[in-house]
Amino acid sequence: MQRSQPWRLRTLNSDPWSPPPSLSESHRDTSELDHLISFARDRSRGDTMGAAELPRIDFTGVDASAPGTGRWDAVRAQVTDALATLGCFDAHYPSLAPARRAALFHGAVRPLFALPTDTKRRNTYGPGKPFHGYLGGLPGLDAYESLAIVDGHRPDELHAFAELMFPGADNDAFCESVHGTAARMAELEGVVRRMVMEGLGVSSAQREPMMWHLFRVSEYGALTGDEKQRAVRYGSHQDTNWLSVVCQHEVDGLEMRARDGRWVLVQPSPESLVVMAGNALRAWSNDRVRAPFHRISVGGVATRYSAMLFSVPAEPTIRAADELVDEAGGHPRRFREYDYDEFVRFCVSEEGGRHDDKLKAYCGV
Ligand SMILES: O=C(O)CCC(=O)C(=O)O
Ligand SMILES: [Fe+2]
Repeated sequence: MQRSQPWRLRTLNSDPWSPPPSLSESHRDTSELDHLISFARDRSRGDTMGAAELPRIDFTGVDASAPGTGRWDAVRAQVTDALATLGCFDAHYPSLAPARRAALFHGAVRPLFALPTDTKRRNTYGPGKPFHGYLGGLPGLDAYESLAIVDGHRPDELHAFAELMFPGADNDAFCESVHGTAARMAELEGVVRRMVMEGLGVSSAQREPMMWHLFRVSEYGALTGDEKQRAVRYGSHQDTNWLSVVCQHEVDGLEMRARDGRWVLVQPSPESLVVMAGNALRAWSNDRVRAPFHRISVGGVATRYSAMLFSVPAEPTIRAADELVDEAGGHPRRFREYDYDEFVRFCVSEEGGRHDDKLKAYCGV
């Protein structure tokens, strides 16, 4: 059901699914806001499981610059299978050494969140892109803050961001700390994106759209003070973008919803990254790839930090790859083509809030 939304924020190149934004001054609409808050607080489903049950895929022997060599084909089969059955997996990516991850969180992420709020608010890409930069002080998202860099895995973008946060300082060490991890997350994203395309048998002539990337870091301040009592801090959702790579550090929180509705807590290890598909990849794959529901729950006294890299289609129209629509072969078209930004607006609208499977509701055939 494609219809125009009353909430008309114009966001070319919208974010992937992001924390509910506080609406900009000119777009304050209380019913919309109420809906966003209840979205953030969704605590409705299932029990948290204690064990990591995600498939673990080892990328040792996969060379991002030499597709098809080494263990590429074997890993590609595992990646395609995991994305088709669950929509996510836990990647062991050896080039992201634990020391690099520690440098990101201790050398860059913690100092960033320690900055005064007014400084963090400078992280904005303008009123037309409300989800791209700093988020904080949002109703329903207590003690949650987030900063985001468009194409933050690229040195130039990173330096511009660092200069905004720490003007006049020598930011080389900071940039190196972020780049060491963000560039490897982007590398992994590129490998997985290519593998799933090949794994589904889509030729290079039918390549997926060009992507841009958003690198986001988040802080979830401790709220419950009780290790056993977890609170859902960021409600159940599917990402709207192509692929998301999530890097957790020391404190867990990411929960994936299994097919039977149970929540599976992903325990962070110093080597692993969680890779998951969003609804844009699901639509392009004609529903062969799943877009998993996930949420963040945190307990205890420790502050949780995470870093995420989202790939987002640069072209506005999302459509299934021709090769993946095959009426006779049991794969009829599942979704009409749609506008990425319009779908993001649908997701945060009251109407969208009534549907669990928002893509199906929006453009399902
Ligand atoms: O903080 C995290 O680990 C993930 C948050 C998330 O799911 C998102 O930003 O879409
Ligand atoms: Fe997400």
